[in-house]
Amino acid sequence: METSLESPSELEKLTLALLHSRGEVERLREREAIYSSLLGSVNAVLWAFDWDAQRIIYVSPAYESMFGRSAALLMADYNEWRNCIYPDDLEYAAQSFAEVLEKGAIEAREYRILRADGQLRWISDKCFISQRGGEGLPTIVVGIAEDITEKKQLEGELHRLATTDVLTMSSNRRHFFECAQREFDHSVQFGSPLAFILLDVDDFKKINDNHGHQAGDQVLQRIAQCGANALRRGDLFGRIGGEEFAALLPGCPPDLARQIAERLQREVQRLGFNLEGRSFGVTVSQGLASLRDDGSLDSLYARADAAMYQAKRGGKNQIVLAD
Ligand SMILES: Nc1nc2c(ncn2[C@@H]2O[C@H](COP(=O)(O)OP(=O)(O)OP(=O)(O)O)[C@@H](O)[C@H]2O)c(=O)[nH]1
Repeated sequence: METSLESPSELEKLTLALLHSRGEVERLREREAIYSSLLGSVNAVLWAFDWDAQRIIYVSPAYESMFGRSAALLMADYNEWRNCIYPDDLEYAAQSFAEVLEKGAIEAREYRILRADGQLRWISDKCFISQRGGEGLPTIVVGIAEDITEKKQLEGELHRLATTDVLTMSSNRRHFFECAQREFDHSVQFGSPLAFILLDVDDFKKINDNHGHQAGDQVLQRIAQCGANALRRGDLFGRIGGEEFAALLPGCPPDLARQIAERLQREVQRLGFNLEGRSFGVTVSQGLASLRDDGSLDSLYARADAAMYQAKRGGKNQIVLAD
């Protein structure tokens, strides 16, 4: 049978279609190889979850290295994922995950996991609705989980630097007053006792002049240690000026506050310094104010400050209780 140039035969059409689909298959294969290598190289786990069946339907290869667990087990049972979440964070992780149904996307979601080898890691796990369920279709949630442990450590370090006095490792002035304000508001709201101690090193200029600035620094460090020893858990302690420290004692009635200030006074009196063969001691003056009808933290602080100056005027090395 003859075929015209204008109208290809059925065989030719079939051959062309076959060649075309072979090319398509080849292109798909190449694309899949690129996606696989991308998924293998990114340091993040991509996942897809069938909400109705409560089943993970896809997890990218990084899961095994990031979580230190088997992807096959996870695909078989979603509880594998839940089980690796650090117990204190489980409720938050489950609750924030459920919120995706309502909000469509949850981008700020961070929790800790315990890898199979026992390592604790921080995970950022963003999730998005990829397909809304209905008319026979399941609801599909997709997500991206990244290991942010190093970022968290860095944030912790930055927070420590921003809130700590480098010389004495106690809270710096800004951080002390920020925390003190929270405690003050709490005490006023619940009518619970609160005490403020202001402590100033006596004749510190002489210590610097007689023994050198480094000796002065050592004195400040040791006084900060006395503060840590004398105070209770939950008390705040900070260096709020050159040679001035403050303590805030939440829930502490006046009598107990006085005992704590006396313990601190004794701790400081017991300190002994020996530098280049010369030994010396140090004393402090303290002002102690217990919360009364102070309308603000500033007012409580001012009463402790006035008491401290009274202690200085009264001969130093003593505690004065505010009126
Ligand atoms: N070594 C050291 N000295 C400091 C630091 N910050 C402040 N000072 C010194 O602390 C001294 C404080 O002196 P004054 O304010 O006169 O107080 P004082 O000598 O303790 O006198 P009184 O408070 O009346 O007992 C000054 O000499 C400051 O230079 C510090 O970080 N290290």
